[in-house]
Amino acid sequence: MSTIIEFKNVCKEYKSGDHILKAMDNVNFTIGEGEFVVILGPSGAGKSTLLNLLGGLDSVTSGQIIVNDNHVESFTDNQLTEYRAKNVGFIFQFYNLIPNLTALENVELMKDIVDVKINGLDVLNSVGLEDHANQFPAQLSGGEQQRVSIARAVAKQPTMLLCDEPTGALDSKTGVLILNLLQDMSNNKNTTVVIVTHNAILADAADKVIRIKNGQIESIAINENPNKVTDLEW
Ligand SMILES: Nc1ncnc2c1ncn2[C@@H]1O[C@H](COP(=O)(O)OP(=O)(O)OP(=O)(O)O)[C@@H](O)[C@H]1O
Repeated sequence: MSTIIEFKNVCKEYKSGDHILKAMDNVNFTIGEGEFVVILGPSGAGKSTLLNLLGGLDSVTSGQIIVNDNHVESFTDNQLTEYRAKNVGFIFQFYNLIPNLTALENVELMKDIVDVKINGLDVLNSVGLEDHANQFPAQLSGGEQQRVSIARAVAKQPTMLLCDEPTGALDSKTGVLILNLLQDMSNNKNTTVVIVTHNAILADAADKVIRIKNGQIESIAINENPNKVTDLEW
């Protein structure tokens, strides 16, 4: 498996008054193309910071982030915008749907951003929402809105999907449906999937598990035989 992502001595500091908080403290790891990676760690460990740096939403204080041989840490703002648009699908706890577009329109919007051939209804079907295609976000529950945002990220067919607690608002059955979809994207479409979660059970389904604590890598484990998401005991 070829390396697609590399963090080299990455540090991210936040200043508040005289105090400097090291949210990322000399972090090193690699992720292979198509890998299904789970990032675990206690609250405040730096998980979201890691995802934001990787997704080009925030910049490093020092160190290097190399994606597909490109140095993301030295991108200009325009290069970052292009990088995010072409390579990254974000699945966050907040949904960011466009309120005056229907579920289907929110998903099909991706066709205007990247050159992909998708059937929006098929993608909505894969997240169990085919019956809600013509509803507006305000007419959907929180979990349904989250699934539309997941469908939109998947429809983009990005090189990597960055997911921050993607199943936070979902019941366990729907959560398994979504995680299974993400594992399938990794296994069958070679999409690199990075999931930040508090749910340690998911570690058994990951190709790689990165544990972080106090902004530092605690351990990196590789699963030679990851379980299927659907076989985990939830
Ligand atoms: N914009 C910011 N300004 C100052 N401090 C920040 C900022 N963003 C994050 N931090 C701090 O950096 C540390 C890491 O935060 P981060 O959100 O990455 O943690 P996390 O592991 O994702 O936590 P959680 O599981 O609670 O979401 C925390 O101490 C947090 O308070």
